[in-house]
Amino acid sequence: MDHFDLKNGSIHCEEVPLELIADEVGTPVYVYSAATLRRHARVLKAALADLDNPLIAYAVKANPNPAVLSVLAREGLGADIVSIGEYRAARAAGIDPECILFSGVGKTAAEMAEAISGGLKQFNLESVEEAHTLSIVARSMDAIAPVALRINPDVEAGTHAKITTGTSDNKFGIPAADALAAFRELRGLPNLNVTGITVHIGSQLTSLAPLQAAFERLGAIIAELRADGFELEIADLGGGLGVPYGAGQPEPPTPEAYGDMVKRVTRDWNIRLAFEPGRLISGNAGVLLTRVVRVKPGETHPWLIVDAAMNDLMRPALYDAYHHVEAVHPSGRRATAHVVGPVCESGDTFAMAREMDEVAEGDLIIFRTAGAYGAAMSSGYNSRPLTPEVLVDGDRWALVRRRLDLADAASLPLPEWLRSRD
Ligand SMILES: Cc1ncc(COP(=O)(O)O)c(C=O)c1O
Ligand SMILES: N[C@@H](CCCC[NH3+])C(=O)O
Repeated sequence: MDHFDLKNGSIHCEEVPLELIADEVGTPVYVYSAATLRRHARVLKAALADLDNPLIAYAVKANPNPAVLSVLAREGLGADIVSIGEYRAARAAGIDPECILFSGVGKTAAEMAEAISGGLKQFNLESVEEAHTLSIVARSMDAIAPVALRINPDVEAGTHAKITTGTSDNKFGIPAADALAAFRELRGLPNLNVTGITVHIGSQLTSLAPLQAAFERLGAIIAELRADGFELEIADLGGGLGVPYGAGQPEPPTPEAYGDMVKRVTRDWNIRLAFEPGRLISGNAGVLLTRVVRVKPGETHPWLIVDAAMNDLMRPALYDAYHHVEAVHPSGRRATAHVVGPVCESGDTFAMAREMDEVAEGDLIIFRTAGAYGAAMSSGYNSRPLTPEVLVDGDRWALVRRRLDLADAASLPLPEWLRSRD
């Protein structure tokens, strides 16, 4: 249940009619359900409940909206972050630094220093070279940095190539065969405390088999490291579990099935487990609400031109991703249309030849499952403002990020030499 349901003939988010939000905030606008965020956090916590003190670190990159982070912080979730901006957002939302994992292949020395002084659970390192930099930074601060090393298990995740992260063609982690040598090198570096190991093979995974293969590989490496004297405290199993995007799309395994598989595979590991779910928590907690600007006749089907575009929701243009389309006031009639935005690229296409609710100029529609990697990936392309965001909680709602015109926000007065014409 995602709390975006038909009530009295129109789609509501929890108790609030989407039409009301469109009228007051304008479109396009992202709308998030606090109840759905809480429900997803609780379902995952329940699926992992038999584990000993699991750390669930929400992948902030999926949706870093401060209101979303605040709801999740209150559910007791930690944060998996990949930049100092995400670190600050997580801390500002009240997330305990002891529940923050710092991932990413390109952490800078400045980012490392700020995270060390602010506090965190561990750095998830992606290379031995990165460990050398962190060691120098920690030493200069007279601090000890807790670190885990990310293993690349070379497992095909069966998802879109651009969001696969665990094969030897990807930039992430170190090859499994090099793990022991890499851990030994880390052990020799000053001011690092080697506490963990991590793996993450990709996003929107719809089968458990590649995850299980990756975890089994990790288990073998943990045994090898322990035999070599490493005392590991944390095995971080990453994120990646897919969500249902709707009709005809592959159905992902349930969190319960995922939890059962994890418990089976890690039964004898005797280690604290961490998880980095992003999409699973926020994906189906949000929709993109947009209005039909114009209906233009087409050769095969009409072009439905909406006021959202690829800059607001990039996933269809970038990954050919499917987002379910629905009218906010469905008439009951169905039609087939191409749904596109106003941006000057043919890639600005949300759906081709989609059978959907029949709509006309001025009508509101939603793209579902837009709560993860929607607003987070938006841009100001075509001098379009960044999309506003609204959080609904029961019958209350609030604008939690205003529409932002990047041209206004970032522009500076022209330099004198450019103003004088000759
Ligand atoms: C290191 C890491 N952890 C967690 C995630 C979150 O992934 P997802 O949103 O698929 O759960 C990602 C993104 O793929 C990631 O790169
Ligand atoms: N941005 C991707 C997911 C990437 C996950 C980050 N490693 C998407 O929209 O599906």
